[in-house]
Amino acid sequence: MGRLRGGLVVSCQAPAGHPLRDPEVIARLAECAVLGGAAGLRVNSAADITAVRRRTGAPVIGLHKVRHGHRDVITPTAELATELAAAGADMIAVDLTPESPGPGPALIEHVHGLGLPVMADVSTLEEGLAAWDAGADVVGTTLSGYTARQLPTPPDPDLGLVEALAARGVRVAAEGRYRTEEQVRRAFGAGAWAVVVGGAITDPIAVTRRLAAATPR
Ligand SMILES: CC(=O)N[C@H](C=O)[C@@H](O)[C@H](O)[C@H](O)COP(=O)(O)O
Repeated sequence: MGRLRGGLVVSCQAPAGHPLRDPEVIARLAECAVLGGAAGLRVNSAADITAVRRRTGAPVIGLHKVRHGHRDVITPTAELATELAAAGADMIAVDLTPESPGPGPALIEHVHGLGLPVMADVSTLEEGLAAWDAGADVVGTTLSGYTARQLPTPPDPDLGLVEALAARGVRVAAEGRYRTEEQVRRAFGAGAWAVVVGGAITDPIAVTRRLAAATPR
């Protein structure tokens, strides 16, 4: 876990229907991220983790998204966590918002029982503090802006949540909508332990869309 401290974690994911949705492609994205200096990776599904593991020994935060209600929730069951561990994840991310149908803090215990640390993905300060008190090893701001009552999702990252969690002594991973070097620096300035960046690196559709929006046609 210490290998992630102070580093950039690259989230290598592609949703169903995305042209990059293929474990080997995800593994190649992961390899590019490591060559570019990523301290770690965040990878969805046991199949993708297995493929990534064949290409790099960089630490992997594993998760498994499951559709539930209006969004995907993150690793809602102990069985899924066990599969991620078997595929080679070094840390497991779980959704600790009230929107997840999962068993909440019992999942933390389960993952610890597998011998792995837990990243608790949360959307608010209260959820983050509760997850930390329940034994989460890292709290991610991952879900801020995505729960039903926070929609529509704001365009920028929730640096305020990073700062508030860090100020209370929580080991915090800043995640969600980081797109620029300045935002990454500000997250560390706010006390982040690590910063996770996904789409700004691994989704060429989103990157193209942003730059295309700046053209006059
Ligand atoms: C809300 C949710 O389900 N977030 C997911 C969590 O694993 C991923 O879809 C995001 O890509 C990841 O959090 C990184 O964020 P961004 O791509 O904005 O840098």
